Amino acid sequence: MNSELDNIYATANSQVADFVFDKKVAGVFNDMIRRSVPGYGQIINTIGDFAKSFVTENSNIYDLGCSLGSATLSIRRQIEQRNCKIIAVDNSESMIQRCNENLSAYVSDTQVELICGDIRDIAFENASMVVLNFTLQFLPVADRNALITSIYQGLLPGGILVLSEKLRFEDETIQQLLDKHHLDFKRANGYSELEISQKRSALENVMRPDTLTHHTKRFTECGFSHSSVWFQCFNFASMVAVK
Ligand SMILES: C[S@@+](CC[C@H](N)C(=O)[O-])C[C@H]1O[C@@H](n2cnc3c(N)ncnc32)[C@H](O)[C@@H]1O
Ligand SMILES: O=C(O)C(=O)C[C@]1(C(=O)O)C=C[C@@H](O)C=C1
Repeated sequence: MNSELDNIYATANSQVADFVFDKKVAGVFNDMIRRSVPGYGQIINTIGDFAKSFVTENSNIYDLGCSLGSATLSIRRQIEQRNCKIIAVDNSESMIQRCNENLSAYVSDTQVELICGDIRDIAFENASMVVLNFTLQFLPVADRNALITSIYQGLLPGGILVLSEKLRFEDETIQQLLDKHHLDFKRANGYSELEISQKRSALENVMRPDTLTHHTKRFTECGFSHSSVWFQCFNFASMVAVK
């Protein structure tokens, strides 16, 4: 996947603007997310593995907040089930444009419908798999239950939701410990203290992580009777919920 090096926060700004998924971010996003989220590559590959075992023929797969299409590409690489459609949605025009280019670079029998729109407006139907890979944390907290409920209702029996998120911890000692190790991961990937602190300010009002307890409670409240974390590295986790 084509990506420039992320140096968006490398020069000092007197006022750091709120983080947006604009053209500049879309251009460096592959590099940004790999250097910022521990385990991202493994999560993307495993989403493809889950698709292989959970997707059923003649069903829909939703990739919500698809960005450059990494999860969609992983799913498309892995599934052999016939007559499936992937519906990939993002409300950033720049992401959708680049995603379209990335998808066009590979041939596949699985149709992908790319939608530039809000994931809160999607009517889910006939779904065997839904992916929310680091997207729910950007929705207003008040809108999260309605989205997960609507996903649950659109899933077929036995269908799977994969939800990856940055986590927040009630226990301040654990919060600080995992946060420190996440920042060390960013440093080891070449981000400077300035880049780390400016990005942190940019994300402050935009990304609101929930605790694991909150995610688990939400799954139950929205109808899911089976859910678990399948991956965690520091303060980043990926969960599965099965209908
Ligand atoms: C961290 S990125 C997701 C990464 C991507 N899923 C992946 O695996 O590479 C979050 C994405 O969600 C999109 N997004 C945020 N809120 C959205 C909304 N309400 N509707 C649609 N897309 C949204 C952003 O534009 C951004 O591309
Ligand atoms: O928490 C951070 O420091 C991050 O950079 C995380 C995160 C994410 O989880 O989506 C935030 C914004 C970018 O999309 C890439 C990574």
